[in-house]
Amino acid sequence: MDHFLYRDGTLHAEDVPLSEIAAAVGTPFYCYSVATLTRHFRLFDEALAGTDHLVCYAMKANSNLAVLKLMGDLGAGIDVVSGGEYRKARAAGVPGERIVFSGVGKTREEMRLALEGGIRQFNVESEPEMAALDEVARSMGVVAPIAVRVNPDVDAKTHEKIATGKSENKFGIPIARAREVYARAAAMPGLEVLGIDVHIGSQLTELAPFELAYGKVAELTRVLRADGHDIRRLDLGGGLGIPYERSNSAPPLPLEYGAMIKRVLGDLDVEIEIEPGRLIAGNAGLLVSRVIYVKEGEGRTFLILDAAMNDLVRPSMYGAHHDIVPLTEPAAGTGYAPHDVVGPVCETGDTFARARDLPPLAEGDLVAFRSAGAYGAVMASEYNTRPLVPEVLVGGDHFAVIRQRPSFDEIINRDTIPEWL
Ligand SMILES: Cc1ncc(COP(=O)(O)O)c(C=O)c1O
Ligand SMILES: N[C@@H](CCCC[NH3+])C(=O)O
Repeated sequence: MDHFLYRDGTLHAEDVPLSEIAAAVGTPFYCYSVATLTRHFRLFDEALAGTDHLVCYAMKANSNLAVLKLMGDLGAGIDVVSGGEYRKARAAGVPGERIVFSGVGKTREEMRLALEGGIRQFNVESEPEMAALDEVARSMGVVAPIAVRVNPDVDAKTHEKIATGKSENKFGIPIARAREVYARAAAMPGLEVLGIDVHIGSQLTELAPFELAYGKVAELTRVLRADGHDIRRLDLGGGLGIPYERSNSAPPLPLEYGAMIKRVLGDLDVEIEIEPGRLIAGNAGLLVSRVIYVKEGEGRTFLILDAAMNDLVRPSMYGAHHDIVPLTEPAAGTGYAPHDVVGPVCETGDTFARARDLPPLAEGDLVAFRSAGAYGAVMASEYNTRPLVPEVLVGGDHFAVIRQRPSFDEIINRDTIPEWL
């Protein structure tokens, strides 16, 4: 459930008509709902009720400072994957002891940054990374808390570009080598081994792959404990999918996911972390855009919008589906017709949907892409020198611009022409 509903014939974000925001900030823009973000965080938190747990929001999904502040205030931890994300999480007020640092390519500089500022744990993904972290920690006279990310070789049954738990993927250490790697880690004085980490992919729509991976992690916990390691924390990653098409059979709910975790971990006395991103932010956001032209092509109608692949890349990158709805609610009995929905960028790949059934739309009309709160604004670029679009946060009957559209002067002045040219 989200908080974007038609009321009085027009689409609202909570209590604010989206057309009012469009008039104030121009189009395109991203819009997020405080109520939906809050609800989604709580669904996970409540799904793990009765366990010692921390829901670490994967900020790569949506890293706006205001969203991070909201998550931090709700008590979330944050999963970061770069020094930039670490700095942003701290700037939003999230304490270091609630930040976990994931990623296959942490640099020594990023390790130093997190060790200086405070960190809950590093999720270490390789032996060279382990050696580097040991060296950095010792040079600073501190000990780095770590979990080792294991690759369980499980098919996540998702898009191949976002599956991470198969042996051919770059992530984690092969689970079969875990005992040897943990023994090495335990011998490094700069490291404190406290847990195991796993993350098998994103937009998973079934529980079975999670269950398989978590079962392997539970088993490994017993083995490593028997080897003498104090495994007291399991980071189970993120990845629970969302319904992008309202007609689809819905993916499992956080409550079912939490129940599965409790069942699989059974009586293991262990602290649980999860790292959901998409499910918290995805359906908490829309991208609002205006129709520039309706163009009749050969046997098809093109709806040319002012949003493009640089603003929302998921359709052209993964062939992803986003529901597209008009801001003005179609009257009952309105006829729908197929449209190819495209942006102004000079690539045929700048296509959001082909032959999508939509009600009649005209120049100047507003439409919204649903489910755009995760991996939307964060993956945007300024390709074709199109400014990054504003982000707006709605809470009840008020809204605020939480990221401004840059001016063309700002964009132009970011480049410099060398004197010698
Ligand atoms: C390590 C890690 N944790 C968490 C996530 C968040 O995944 P999702 O947004 O699918 O919940 C990702 C992205 O897949 C990830 O790579
Ligand atoms: N960017 C991807 C998800 C990547 C998940 C990263 N761990 C998407 O839009 O679906």
